[in-house]
Formats: sequence, C-alpha cells, structure tokens
Amino acid sequence: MAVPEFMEYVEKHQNDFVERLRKAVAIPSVSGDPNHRPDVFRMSEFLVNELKALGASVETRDLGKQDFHGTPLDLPPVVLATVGNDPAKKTILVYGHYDVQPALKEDGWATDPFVLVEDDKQRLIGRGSSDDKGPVLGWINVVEAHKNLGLELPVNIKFCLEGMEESGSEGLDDLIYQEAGEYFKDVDAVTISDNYWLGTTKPCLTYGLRGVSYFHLTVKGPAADLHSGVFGGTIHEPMTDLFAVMSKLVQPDGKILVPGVYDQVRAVTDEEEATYATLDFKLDDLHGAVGNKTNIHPDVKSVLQHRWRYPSLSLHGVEGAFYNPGDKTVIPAKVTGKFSIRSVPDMEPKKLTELVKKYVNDEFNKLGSKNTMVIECSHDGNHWLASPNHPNYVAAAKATETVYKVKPDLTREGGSIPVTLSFQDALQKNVLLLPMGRGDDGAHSINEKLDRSNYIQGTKLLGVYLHEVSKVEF
Ligand SMILES: C[C@H](N)C(=O)N[C@@H](Cc1c[nH]cn1)C(=O)O
Ligand SMILES: [Zn+2]
Ligand SMILES: [Zn+2]
Repeated sequence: MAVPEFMEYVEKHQNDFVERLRKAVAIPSVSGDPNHRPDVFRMSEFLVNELKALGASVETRDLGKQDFHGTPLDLPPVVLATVGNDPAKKTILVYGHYDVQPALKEDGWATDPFVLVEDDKQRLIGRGSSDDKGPVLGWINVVEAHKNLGLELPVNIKFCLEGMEESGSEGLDDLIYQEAGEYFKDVDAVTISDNYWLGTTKPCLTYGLRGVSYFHLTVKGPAADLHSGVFGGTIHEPMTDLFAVMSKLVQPDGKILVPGVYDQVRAVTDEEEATYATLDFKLDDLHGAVGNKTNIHPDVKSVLQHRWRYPSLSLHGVEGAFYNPGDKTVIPAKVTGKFSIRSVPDMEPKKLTELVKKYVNDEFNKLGSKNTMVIECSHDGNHWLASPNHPNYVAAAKATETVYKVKPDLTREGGSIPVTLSFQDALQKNVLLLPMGRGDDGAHSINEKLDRSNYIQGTKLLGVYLHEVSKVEF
C-alpha cells in the first residue's frame, strides 16, 4: 500500500515541488564564477534548511580553499545528511550537486536563466532545472512525501551533496576516502541522479561515464594589449600562435590529432556490438537535441559509440580575446585557450596529460615564435563502468516499470561525474545512475529545462526505487 499512497501524494503535491525547484533555481550557484561563490554557499544553506525541516540530521563539511588563478577562494561545503538510522534496513547513498554551469541572458536564453518559467508545453525552464537541482530536489520530495504521509522510509538515506561538480569536484575525493569507514561506513549501494535519458520518451539506467581532462593553453606576448595598426606585422601575436596550436588538436570530423590518444582505447567486442541494437534512439533524437542535422556520423550506432566509448576533444573558448560587439583593433597581449578531452576505458588521465603536454609543446616550438606558452591540466576525472546486472539495477528497472510502464534502456553517458568512480573504489559498492531528465534538456546550454512530467514522474521513480531496493538481496 505504501507505494500507491506515495505516488498519489507526489501527483497531488506537484505544484509544491515545482515551487521548491523555483526557489532553488533562483539561487545562481555558479561554481566556476568567483563572483557567484556566495550564491553557491547560499544554495548549500537552502538545502541544509530543507533537509533539517524534514527531520534529517545534517552536517556540512568545509573543504578548505581553492587556488583560483593565484587567489584563494573558499570551497563550498559538502552537505552530508542522514535520514533514518535503522540497522535492519539497507543504507542508500544519494549523491548530487547543487552548483550549476554559468548562464547569462546574453548567451541567448529566451528568459532569465535564474527565474524558473513553465512554458505552454509544461517545460520547467531555468539553469540547473535538469542538471542537477531538479534531481536533487526529487530525493528531498521523496523524503517529504513519506514524512507527511506518516510512512516509514524503506531504507536509510545518506546524502552527499557537493557544490563544485561543474568545476572539477575539488576536495571531494579526499573526503570520500577519509569518510569511507566513517560517514559512509554502512552504505550498501550508491545512487546518482545526474544524467539524462538517451532520447525524449524512454527512461534508462546508466552504467558508464566518460572521464574528462580540462586544459588551459596560455600564450603570452607583449607587455600590454597593442594597437594592431601600429604593431601588426611587426611582432609575434599571441592569438595567432594560440590558433595555430589549437587548430592542430582535432580535425573537423572529430578525430583527435594528439599522437597516442587512441592507443589505450579498449577494443569493441561482439558483446558490446549487440547492446546498441535494442536502444530506443534515432537520429531524429540527436537532431532534436542539437537543433539541426550537423551530425558527423551517419548512423545511430556510431553516434552512440562516439558519445560513449571513444574519446572526443572539444574547444571551449579563449580567455583574454576580444569578443564584444564592435570592431576593436587590438592585439591581445595574453590569451588562454580552453579545451577538454572526454576519456574512455582504458585511458589514464595522467598519461593523457603527458601526451597532450608533449604534443602542444612540440607544435608550439614548430612555430618559431618568441612568445611564451604554458599548457596546464586544470582538472581531470576518470571514466567509469559498472555492472548493470547488479541487484541495485534490477531494483531500479522494477521501479521504472512501475512508474513508466516500460523496461528501461541500459545506457552509457558521454558526460562525466568524476566522483562516481571514487565512490565505487572507496566504498567497494555498486553505483547506479538513475536519470530524471530527457536527452533534449539542454544541460550546460541555453534554455535548460526539465519537463514537469519528468520532475514529477522522476520523483515517483526515486521513491519507488527505494522501496524496490529495500527488497532485493545484495
Ligand atoms: C553529467 C553531469 N551532469 C555533468 O554535467 N558533468 C560535467 C562535469 C564537469 C567536468 N568538468 C566540468 N564539469 C560534465 O560532464 O561536463
Ligand atoms: Zn553539468
Ligand atoms: Zn550534473
């Protein structure tokens, strides 16, 4: 009886849950922007208050300071909260993040990114709605529903919520290893809702992630920005050097040009080949999520393989370059190009950084420039792969069938959640990714949204999963 009652509660109280999301989206907790650091702290306080109000025992852990380009910056705390402490029950560790990617109206958002707007298609639009405030609040909604119904939660829940996921999860790995035998001691399994369905209609369970290594390539030239009419043609220009090197990193067809990168990529097996055939994903899903037909690969299988099991290199931006409207005729004195590589089994972040550094240095030296160049890896995180046959996945599949009346697809994810592997290794427990949002949610992009139905059905899914996982044998 508990499950139907719980599902009915969630259905009836959906507007309250949307209000909770509205309050969370209104806090611009952008971890990558030092000016927003107080907002990231405010977001942690919001979660602490929500959890305390529901009876959780909550503590925050200070992670010390971050070195932000030479300036020390307080790291936002990790929120650790426990609901239930019954030794007869399983304990599920729920990880999520409360920071978000940057978002400016000028980037092309149709509405203010930090004001939640529901459009005529019942899409809840706002930064963090899908990544990852909606899913984090989904778990809190589950706790609220049980409390208000006077229903016992079927498991103990331990929350671990961080505020630096979008900026390299600084400090969290150390905490996980330190607390493996303490706060995380009784954890039986880990569940993370921080990725997306493959398409727009079918739910999935996810058992793999790519890793990420992020690089800053800085070229320094003249002592100050210069007039291009006076100095153009007479000095080595940093931006010219930067473009020359960055153009050697990746081909327009996605092939990475750094020698040795593909050497450690695991070979495709027949078993893996078979897994692509049954997935509910069409090229139209890709076109819909991208907004046009600019795909490199012509068929679904190769699209998914290049998203999940092959590395990719993306160029992100140039700090220090002129980018405002108008025609400023400047030679920037110092520019930093940003790019990242998504890594896959069996690549190793350390080895990858060595390969990238050597290649970039060689390519810069070939230019014969008198400027100086420095290449650094600013953060990295490893890829992750789990067994989708574990009872934790069986429980999640059953819950999906109860809520969505369909068996979930088993997917991997092209994005990265670096601490996933740390939880698996430090706690030696199964980790499940149980996504809430759709493949076209626009995470990290403009007009990020979470469909109301995904938020509400997703809240039901998280709750029903807890009931199912309480029943399976590990
Ligand atoms: C999949 C997850 N929701 C996510 O967006 N992860 C980020 C992590 C990251 C790493 N560096 C910066 N952010 C991602 O995959 O980009
Ligand atoms: Zn993200
Ligand atoms: Zn995320």
